[in-house]
Amino acid sequence: MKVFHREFFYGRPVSLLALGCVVLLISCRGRGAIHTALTSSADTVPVEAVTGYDYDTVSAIGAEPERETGALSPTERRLAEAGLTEIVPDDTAILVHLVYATPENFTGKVLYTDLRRAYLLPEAARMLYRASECLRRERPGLRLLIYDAARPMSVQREMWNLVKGTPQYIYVSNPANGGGLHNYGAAVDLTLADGNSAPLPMGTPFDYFGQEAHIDREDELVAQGRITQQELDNRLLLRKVMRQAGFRPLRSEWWHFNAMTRAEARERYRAVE
Ligand SMILES: C[C@@H](N)C(=O)N[C@H](C)C(=O)O
Ligand SMILES: [Zn+2]
Repeated sequence: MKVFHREFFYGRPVSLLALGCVVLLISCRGRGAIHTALTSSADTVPVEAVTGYDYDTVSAIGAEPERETGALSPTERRLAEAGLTEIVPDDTAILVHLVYATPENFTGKVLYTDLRRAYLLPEAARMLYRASECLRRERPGLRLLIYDAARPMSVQREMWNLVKGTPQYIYVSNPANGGGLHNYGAAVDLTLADGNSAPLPMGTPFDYFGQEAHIDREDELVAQGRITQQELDNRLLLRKVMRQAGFRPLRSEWWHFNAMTRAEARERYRAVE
């Protein structure tokens, strides 16, 4: 909420505040469109077959990466100097737990050795705060839990090297093709969390590389007992507030949302190294 407040409310007259509320209400009722970024076949081998990562032994919000206060690390400074905005955690609205800052991710390694803060392009950050506001109106008590945001291209290469030549390659953007929207600060991975910061059940953990994480045939997944109706409802609520804020979901990952198309990002911004 902090950036949102700074940019839209502080020091403005009451009339502007009222106007802002009306705009927010309208945007909370807006609609987005599903854009599919991946089109490959849905039949995949579980990722642990490739990486040894065992989803059953880790919780989605296990080892807590500490967000350093004060000085920025070299990577954080680079992202800030590239013009990205930090998503400041706020216990009542947005939680940040960068999964790649812990070894509890599909690579089994700490990929973010000095990145503890979530960064996004300013326009994507504004959209995220709008989504958080939409969620607060829709379901007070729930909050957004950020798993990943801006991702340096060097990390993208590490990820790609693990999945290239495997069936999981479809879940990671190829750096040789310019990477993906995380590399521009234009994509965010997230879930919903309850008042105790516990993630809501979504049918699969984050970065589950398989059909159960796809969003295009979820009714079948429920009918086949592969995810529950409650898990689907949670996904639908996440998608609803993210779409209302202008994000577009990814067909193959319930947790991933794009703030723009790759073409738009490449035309207007540079990927972060
Ligand atoms: C690795 C996964 N969390 C992810 O972010 N995939 C997208 C498609 C990417 O690599 O850009
Ligand atoms: Zn993602």
